[in-house]
Amino acid sequence: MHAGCAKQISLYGFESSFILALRNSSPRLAPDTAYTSRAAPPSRVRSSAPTTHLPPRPGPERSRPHPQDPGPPPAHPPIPRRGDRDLHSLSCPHRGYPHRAASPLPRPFKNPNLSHELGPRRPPPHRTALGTDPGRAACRLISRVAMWRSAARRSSQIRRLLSSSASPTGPLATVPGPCIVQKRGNDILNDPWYNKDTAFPLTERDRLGLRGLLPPRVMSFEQQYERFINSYRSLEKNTRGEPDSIVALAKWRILNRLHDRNETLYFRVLIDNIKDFAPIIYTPTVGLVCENYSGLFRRPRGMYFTAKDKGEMMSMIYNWPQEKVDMIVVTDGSRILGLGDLGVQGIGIPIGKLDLYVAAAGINPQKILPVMLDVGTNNEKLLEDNLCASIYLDLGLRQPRLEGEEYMAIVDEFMEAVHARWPKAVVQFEDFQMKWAFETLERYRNRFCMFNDDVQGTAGVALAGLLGAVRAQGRPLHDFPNQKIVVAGAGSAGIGVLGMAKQEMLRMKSGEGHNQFWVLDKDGLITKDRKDLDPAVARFARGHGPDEIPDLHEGASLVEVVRKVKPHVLLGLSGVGGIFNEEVLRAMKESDSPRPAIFAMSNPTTKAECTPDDVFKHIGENAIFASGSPFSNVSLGNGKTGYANQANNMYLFPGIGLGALLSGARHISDDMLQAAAECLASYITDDEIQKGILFPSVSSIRHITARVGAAVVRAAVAEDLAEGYRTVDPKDLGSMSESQTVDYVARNMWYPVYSPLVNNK
Ligand SMILES: NC(=O)c1ccc[n+]([C@@H]2O[C@H](COP(=O)([O-])OP(=O)(O)OC[C@H]3O[C@@H](n4cnc5c(N)ncnc54)[C@H](O)[C@@H]3O)[C@@H](O)[C@H]2O)c1
Ligand SMILES: O=C(O)C[C@H](O)C(=O)O
Repeated sequence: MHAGCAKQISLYGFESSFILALRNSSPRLAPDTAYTSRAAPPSRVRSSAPTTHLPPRPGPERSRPHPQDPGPPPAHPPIPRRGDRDLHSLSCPHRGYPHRAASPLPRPFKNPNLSHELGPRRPPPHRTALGTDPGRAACRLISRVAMWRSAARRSSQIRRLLSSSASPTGPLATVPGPCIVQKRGNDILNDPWYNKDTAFPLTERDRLGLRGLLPPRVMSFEQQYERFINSYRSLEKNTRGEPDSIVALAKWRILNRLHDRNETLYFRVLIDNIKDFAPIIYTPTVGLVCENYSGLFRRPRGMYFTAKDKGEMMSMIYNWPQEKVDMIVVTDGSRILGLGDLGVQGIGIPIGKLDLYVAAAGINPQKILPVMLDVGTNNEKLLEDNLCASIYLDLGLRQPRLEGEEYMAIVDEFMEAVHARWPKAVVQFEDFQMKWAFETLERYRNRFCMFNDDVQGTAGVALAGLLGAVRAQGRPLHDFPNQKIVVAGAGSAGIGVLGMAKQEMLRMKSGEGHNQFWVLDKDGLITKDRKDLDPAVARFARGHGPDEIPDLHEGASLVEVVRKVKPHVLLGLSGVGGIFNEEVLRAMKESDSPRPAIFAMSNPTTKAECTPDDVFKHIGENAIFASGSPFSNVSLGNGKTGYANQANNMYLFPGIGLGALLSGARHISDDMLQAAAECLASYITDDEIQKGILFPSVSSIRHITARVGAAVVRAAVAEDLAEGYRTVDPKDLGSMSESQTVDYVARNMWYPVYSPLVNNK
């Protein structure tokens, strides 16, 4: 039995013994009626719809604005009416795209005090060419810096407003509209989209044939919410002292069970507790879930297209039960986090990313589709899995990965099939090994509305962090092109970051500039002496000119490079845990900056290049730290804190996808991505930057995403790539001010509340 199998057994051993002991705290097993607490519900929970109200009449009456609605800005989409094409979701405003009153970001964006606008983005002809007129480029740089400052000021104003007067979970000002359901009885209880468990009011139980199928007591949404949180907290208590992986998987299970049973409650607890739950449904726990996916598998989620489905995908895509899909995350499982090729088990990544799309971007969960392209695996352990088949079966194709044209034919067919059925769906490529990440991006980026999160999302997040580091180091932003940056990792993520950072430097320097990067891969420093260099990497290889640091030879080690370069920033996207060791960090202490910045961006936690404790211990309290997976802040004594920022693409991909969707972008351009990165960077105030805070708290991810989404919409409009969304045409989008665009994006974000179910069967 190989080591992988042994690990599986110990984890499932826990399933059968320890988890069983916890079952009493599981919502599934605790009888609904056993809940007796009448404690006040958490204030952050909105009250659910009053069940005694009649559902509003469909038709023209429903399109009347709510009395408290100050009225839409020009070009807001009309409130949907029955008979509209996408009837199902439109007839459930809160389940589909909500009324203004259910908006997660109500009114503050209309505050008259916020008169200062970011101003329009520069028109495209002046943006792109590197060799533009220097005078114009200098003006652009000055206006860009001014824009940064004003954007940062404006962000903090908006954030203050959001936190003081406009909690996204503030009280509902209206009764949710009805949701048309074509099912009755048990079929409703077994459908997590409609199921409300014990919260079905008596009138609804009568209407839907549920009478007698549920225990008699009707619970409120708040009681269900509180009961779930109590179960979760008792699980935390009961697992104290257990190994981290066991606890993490137990937490994932309890959330996953809720997800399987009641999506409304699941997404509400996720949104309200995103800081606690993101590390469970996303990195780092999702890595563990993928490694153990076959053993954890209970019911399918998403679609699987395999090498054996060639020629069938165009019809298979119609097996997906939902009529409309807006957002797809697809992987081929070939590079799952820093864990390598996990084959079909990588499906956990699209599922986790799409959960974040719902929680952060308010994408309707009925309109998401996680996809696994199973073209085989080169992971020997998975291929040999039959050795311990009696305990654990890999669920994927048992064959080596397709290569070359055979591989590309599968991806091509998938993309054609998806867009034949849902031409406006946005497709996010995730965790493809480097060669396919770049090749698919180049192949599809001008044909479909798609992006590669590892290359482009990561680049944007890193750029926002790198710009934050310049500010934290007390230098003007236009000094960015002089930053010396050492990057460990020349894969899809590392090269993506280098590309975007170089683009930004060139923009600031009007197309001129030195190579400010020293890039290493598993064989050390990459120079022009390296044989068979990938062209994407060759752009960053060091040469032999007078600008070069003497004695830095091909293949030089990380510590050697750091000692000689004395970089301002050390950035890791290597997928190798711990390579920023004590020696390397001590060398960083000699950096040319008094505030050296360390970005240990590899995931999951075990693959982080170093920890914040290492950084503050070996470099000192002036260091700046960011990591891909979450770490706790470090107490530095004297009441000081060393901030552990999380530099993860989750800050950007939801806004990129949402902005692309709501603008109806034909494709996703570099300018749209740049706008997203700049928006994120401007979110942080100078005060925060001085403390070493480079990224906002994950708790504000919905606010951030609304702003990033709006920035993407505006960039798409500026580049004439926007085709509009539903009844909002490109002209309407173009006429919106910045705050109106944020408002438009926010009002189109789905928010989970129970709506009255109406059966028309
Ligand atoms: N924080 C984020 O948002 C984020 C986003 C994307 C990827 N990542 C993480 O980045 C890591 C890399 O992802 P990728 O897609 O680029 O993978 P990849 O496999 O394409 O690239 C890994 C690169 O690291 C190099 N490398 C290996 N060992 C090294 C060493 N000892 N020193 C220096 N370089 C070394 C490899 O040669 C390769 O160039 C993964 O752990 C992934 O989880 C993080
Ligand atoms: O999944 C993440 O947490 C970020 C990134 O996409 C990665 O591959 O590590």
